[in-house]
Amino acid sequence: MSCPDLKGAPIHLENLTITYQRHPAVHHVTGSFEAGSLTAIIGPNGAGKSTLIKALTGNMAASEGRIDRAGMSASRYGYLPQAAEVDRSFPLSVFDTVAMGDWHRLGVFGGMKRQDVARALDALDKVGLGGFEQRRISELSSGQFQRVLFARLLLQDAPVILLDEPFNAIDERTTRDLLTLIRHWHDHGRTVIAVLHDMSQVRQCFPQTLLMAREAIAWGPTEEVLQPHHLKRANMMEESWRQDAHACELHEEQA
Ligand SMILES: Nc1ncnc2c1ncn2[C@@H]1O[C@H](COP(=O)(O)OP(=O)(O)OP(=O)(O)O)[C@@H](O)[C@H]1O
Repeated sequence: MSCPDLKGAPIHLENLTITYQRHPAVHHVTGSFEAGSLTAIIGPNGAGKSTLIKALTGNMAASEGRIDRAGMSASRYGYLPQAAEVDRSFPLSVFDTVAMGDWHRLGVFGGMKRQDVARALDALDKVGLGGFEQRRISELSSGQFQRVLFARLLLQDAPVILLDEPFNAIDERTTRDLLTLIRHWHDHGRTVIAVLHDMSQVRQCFPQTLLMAREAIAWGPTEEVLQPHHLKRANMMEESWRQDAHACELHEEQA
């Protein structure tokens, strides 16, 4: 599969806190995703994983601390949201959905030339959906639609790729194919970050892991992060969360 080497950018989080109505979902997280790294973000439900991904895309502002993207705009990042967040009722074809991955290169009003169309068709071929280009996205199965979103990411050719639960409700074969694409991005130097729940996938395919339970419980090589004492601590923190927890007193907690 051809894919030009493109150096991924590093991302540094400095004391990052993100809140909803002053309640922290991500709390004082500091650490780095190195350029070209492949990282799984794991943690219990409500741990702040999706919130962190949204902050990395630039869609949520930090309440405290910062994200240093090493001079790269978040608009250059490729992003695959959770399937439930994507509205498929819009009457778009598979081809148009994939072609959107090229808008940063072509511009909003830029027409597609023959070679641009060929690139979009090639991306569809690579995810096993050659021949589906005229289908409406509302007529696809979940797995087929996930493949379309991966094709869009292929076309976008982003140096940093953020995936939020990319294999949720996806069959084994599709998961295997999409994991191959992720490995391919990693082999070609992209920075790839994926929210995952399947620990065997994390162990097998992701060299780095960030374990979250609102705070970063552990962040580093996967086998070190997945130590039982870290996982236990993440689960204990989850159990201690209360819906009526006090709003975040950021400055006091920093002391
Ligand atoms: N739009 C919102 N408004 C208010 N609170 C929110 C909102 N979105 C998420 N939260 C809260 O922020 C916390 C973190 O949510 P987030 O979706 O980031 O968790 P997650 O780790 O991705 O969970 P899951 O594994 O269940 O997808 C949760 O307590 C959640 O209830």
